[in-house]
Amino acid sequence: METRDLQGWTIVFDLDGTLVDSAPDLHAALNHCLMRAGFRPVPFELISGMIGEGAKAMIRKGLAYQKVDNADAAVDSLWDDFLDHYRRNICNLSELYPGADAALAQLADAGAICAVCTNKTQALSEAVLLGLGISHRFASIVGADAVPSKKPDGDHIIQAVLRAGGTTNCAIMIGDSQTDEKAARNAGLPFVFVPFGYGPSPTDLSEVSGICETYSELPGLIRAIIA
Ligand SMILES: O=C(O)COP(=O)(O)O
Ligand SMILES: [Mg+2]
Repeated sequence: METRDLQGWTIVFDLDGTLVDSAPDLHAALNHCLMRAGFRPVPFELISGMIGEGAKAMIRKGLAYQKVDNADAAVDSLWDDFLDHYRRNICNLSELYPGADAALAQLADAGAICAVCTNKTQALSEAVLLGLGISHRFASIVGADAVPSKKPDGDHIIQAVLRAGGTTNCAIMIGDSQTDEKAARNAGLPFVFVPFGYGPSPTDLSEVSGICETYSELPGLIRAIIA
């Protein structure tokens, strides 16, 4: 029989590179707006290093790659083209990481509340999760523009926990990057690193609370952390 041993716990997930392999669609939208503005496309192998601080930061990095002066001003001129393409193609190639949906179902069966804390915008986050059929799994989805200060600010994660109805002394953050690790530390939460995402990896892996190589390990890893 199922036990509800995770009752009262809130599990907060990063989105890009943690729940969803969104790099192919982000890459297509980035190159669409770059090329429409007369710039060169960015090779796919560079895109993972450009994701994690929000789409504007990704566009800025795509411009810096080709040594554009005054990249900040150029980002704003590319933004509408990026949004238009990304919104229309948001789940073309993006996929949940293997086992993510089953792990979310198991966590819910065990009584945990799940939440999303992402540096994507609110509207794009909701669209991706809806498109992939998992938005109902989350009691809160908190995008970068839904808080005064995004990750690595710890308050972004705290807001995701509180808006999900949880408490920060019974919460864990799952993420793929140093931004997530720092945000978890700033919020005072244990951090589980997923190495299959975009990184960059925490500089000292011995300091993270857990490493989740594949989603089938996650419920057990969480139980070990809170035991
Ligand atoms: O889209 C991004 O750059 C960031 O997204 P993440 O915080 O979900 O990793
Ligand atoms: Mg991420």
